[in-house]
Amino acid sequence: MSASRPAFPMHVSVEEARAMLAALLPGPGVEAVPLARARGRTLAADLAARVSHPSATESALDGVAAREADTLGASRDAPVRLRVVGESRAGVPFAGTVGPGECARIYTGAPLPPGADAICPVEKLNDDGPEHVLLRRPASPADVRPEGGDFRAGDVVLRAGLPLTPPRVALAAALGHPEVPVRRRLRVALLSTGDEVREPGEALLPGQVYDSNRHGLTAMLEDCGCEVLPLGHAPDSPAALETIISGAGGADLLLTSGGVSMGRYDFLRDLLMERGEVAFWKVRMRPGGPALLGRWQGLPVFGLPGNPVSSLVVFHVVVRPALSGQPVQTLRLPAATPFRGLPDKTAFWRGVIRDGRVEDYGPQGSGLLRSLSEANALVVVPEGPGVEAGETVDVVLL
Ligand SMILES: Nc1nc2c(c(=O)[nH]1)N[C@H]1C(S)=C(S)[C@@H](COP(=O)(O)OP(=O)(O)OC[C@H]3O[C@@H](n4cnc5c(N)ncnc54)[C@H](O)[C@@H]3O)O[C@H]1N2
Ligand code: MOO
Repeated sequence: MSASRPAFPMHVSVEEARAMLAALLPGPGVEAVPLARARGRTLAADLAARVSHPSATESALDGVAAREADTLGASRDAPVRLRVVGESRAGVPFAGTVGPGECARIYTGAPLPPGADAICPVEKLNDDGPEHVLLRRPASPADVRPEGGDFRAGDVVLRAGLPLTPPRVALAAALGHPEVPVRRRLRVALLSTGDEVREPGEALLPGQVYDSNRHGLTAMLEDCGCEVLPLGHAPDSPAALETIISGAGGADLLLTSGGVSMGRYDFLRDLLMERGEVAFWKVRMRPGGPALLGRWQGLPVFGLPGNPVSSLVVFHVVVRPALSGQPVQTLRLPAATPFRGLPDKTAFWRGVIRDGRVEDYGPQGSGLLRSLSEANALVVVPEGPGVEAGETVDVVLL
């Protein structure tokens, strides 16, 4: 690493880090996907209904369709007798008309025959011979579903930018779209670095560690809708690292973990500083201070620190919002315990939300991966003296 004054910003704020990463990422592209692959994607254009729903005025119940006026006053003691003139089934409507004193048998979702304006459910009537029924309750217009009562052909029902949750996938189908335009997923190449890193299941020698970063980051990337290109693991060798990262072409971003701090074997840092480009090094945050942003042969590279908590926290509060375009979701909660402040860094302390307040989780070491599973929140303490119990703090949910 060069000892001369760096030609790039150092110690940027969390907000600057986010914005600088977002600025290096490509703009949103659009692709069409079939509904079977639409879940979790983000809609890229407004979707209008191609049909009305319901497509016809129809019954909400199994029963008979009748004229409400004929049935007013019907009761158990004074049932109203109607003549059955036909049947309307979903998909097979009654061809005739329901006249005064008449009704048609009808089933849920079947078109209401002309002349009828109300429904009496089957539980509230009895057959009276083969051609008549006795209604013990008036037929009700409330059980008629009007054509287009849900949406009408041409209505814009789903807006660009909405995440396609399972109910919205169903709605897109009901609107008549076999495929939907969605934002292209960003392709993120993922690489762990360090001679000591091993795959879970392999034997572990003293000083070695299982690659929790790769698996945690893969899950986080998939969770925010990215396509992951797994590059595996690079040993502490500049030549091997260079070969591997030069093979990440086609990705929108290379995300690495490890090798960005002050150590002699932090080769990713050296490679970008000496032969690539660096956009910033170090963020005013803890954990995660050593994070680095740069480019290698035009490909944006975000170097997460190797410490497991640091890498996942930086991903959560810097990388994820830049990739997804969605701000970090925070809550304002009262602090149940004091939280230490740092003079020149925003702290993201692990906390536990209990009974509407947030308390200090306790041990805050960046190697304590277990804490990220036992804590359920990151308490954001701005640069400065810290927070007293009873004060209100910003909390990021984990
Ligand atoms: N003299 C200084 N030393 C350190 C500083 C500093 O400012 N001055 N910063 C510390 C901070 S803060 C962090 S965070 C770490 C980050 O270091 P690196 O990004 O260079 O990461 P490594 O040294 O490669 O590894 C650190 C730690 O994490 C473990 N690790 C690495 N990769 C993985 C993985 N894929 N899965 C699980 N664990 C991993 C590695 O074994 C080390 O224990 O630097 C501090 N040092
Ligand atoms: O990010 Mo480092 O892990 O602050 O300790």
